[in-house]
Amino acid sequence: APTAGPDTTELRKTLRTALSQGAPGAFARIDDNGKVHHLAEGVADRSTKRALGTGDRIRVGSVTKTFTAVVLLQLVDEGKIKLDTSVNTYLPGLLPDKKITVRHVLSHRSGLYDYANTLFSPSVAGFEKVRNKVFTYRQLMDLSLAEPLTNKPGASYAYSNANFVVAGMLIEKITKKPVATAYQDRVIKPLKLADTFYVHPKNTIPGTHSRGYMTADSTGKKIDSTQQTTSWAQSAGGLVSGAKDLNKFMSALVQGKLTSAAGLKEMLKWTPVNSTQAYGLGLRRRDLSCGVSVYGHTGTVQGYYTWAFTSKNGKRSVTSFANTSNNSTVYATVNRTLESTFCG
Ligand SMILES: CC1(C)S[C@@H]2[C@H](NC(=O)CCCC[C@H](NC(=O)C[NH3+])C(=O)[O-])C(=O)N2[C@H]1C(=O)[O-]
Repeated sequence: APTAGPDTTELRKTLRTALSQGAPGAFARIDDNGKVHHLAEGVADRSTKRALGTGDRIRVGSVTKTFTAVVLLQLVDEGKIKLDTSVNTYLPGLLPDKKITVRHVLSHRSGLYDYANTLFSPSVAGFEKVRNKVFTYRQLMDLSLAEPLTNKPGASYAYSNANFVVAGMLIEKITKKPVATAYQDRVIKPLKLADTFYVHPKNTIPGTHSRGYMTADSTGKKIDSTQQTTSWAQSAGGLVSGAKDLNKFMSALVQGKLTSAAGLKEMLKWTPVNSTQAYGLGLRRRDLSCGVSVYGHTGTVQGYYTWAFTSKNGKRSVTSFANTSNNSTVYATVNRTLESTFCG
């Protein structure tokens, strides 16, 4: 059962361990029933040595997928799209199988190949090739559709960025506006998220932000990967945000402030991923050791690891971050911040 409060002593130890394993900086911000805990270790910038703070803006990667899913569920609420209708009804001829529905796409059950697997092997050379590139959605879909479907539509969970590129295409087709406008008008402005921006196709982060340092595959050398368009991700991972905003967003989501109750119910219909994880619509569920389940999303952009999760009632939220990537040891360590936050 959940405990009195977050174990901030253990949390700080975990962040320090991440530094010893190669992260230049790591932080966690917990919003717990109105009380805020700020924990930050290390630097935001390896050359200036500026200390990392929980107020630093960051590239949040696939946490963007939850914002994209919220916009689509709002369009479902407005009767403009149906979850169990074929994607090809709205985007004629886009997908090779008309049996792929909007729900399949939002729950990673479409079978669409994840083009990131092609782009980023090898990791650094792949990143350098695309870091300043601007892709169209069509180009990203061509990369995905160059490979066969990985499973029959709806048959099983297989994570793919391509799904949320399709989601972005659906939003732009239905609203007749760029996704940036949808994020701004439907989420960022209503929640007053001061640190959240969809800057694509710009390759810089506005305001005070952490630099990101991806790790090279073999040498473990750190490469400053801060400057990038993240055009390979866009509606699948292009948002810049901050801990205060992500905690507010995830809490507002589960408290029904962003969609109808019916829409939230759809987001919470789970496809099992493994024994402790499940995926809803643009949303992850993590089942923790103390029997608590938390909802949110993780993000991996070159140089930026993010976790953004909240309790079922949205009263306790945490955003954890490390300014490195391609380092599975750091990833596993910072992943433990969820246990310290929610199991204490
Ligand atoms: C499912 C994930 C983990 S991967 C997916 C998306 N990020 C990407 O697809 C980028 C992957 C390349 C990142 C790069 N890795 C390599 O190049 C490896 N060869 C690195 O670590 O810097 C995101 O964000 N999601 C995470 C998520 O949803 O948590």
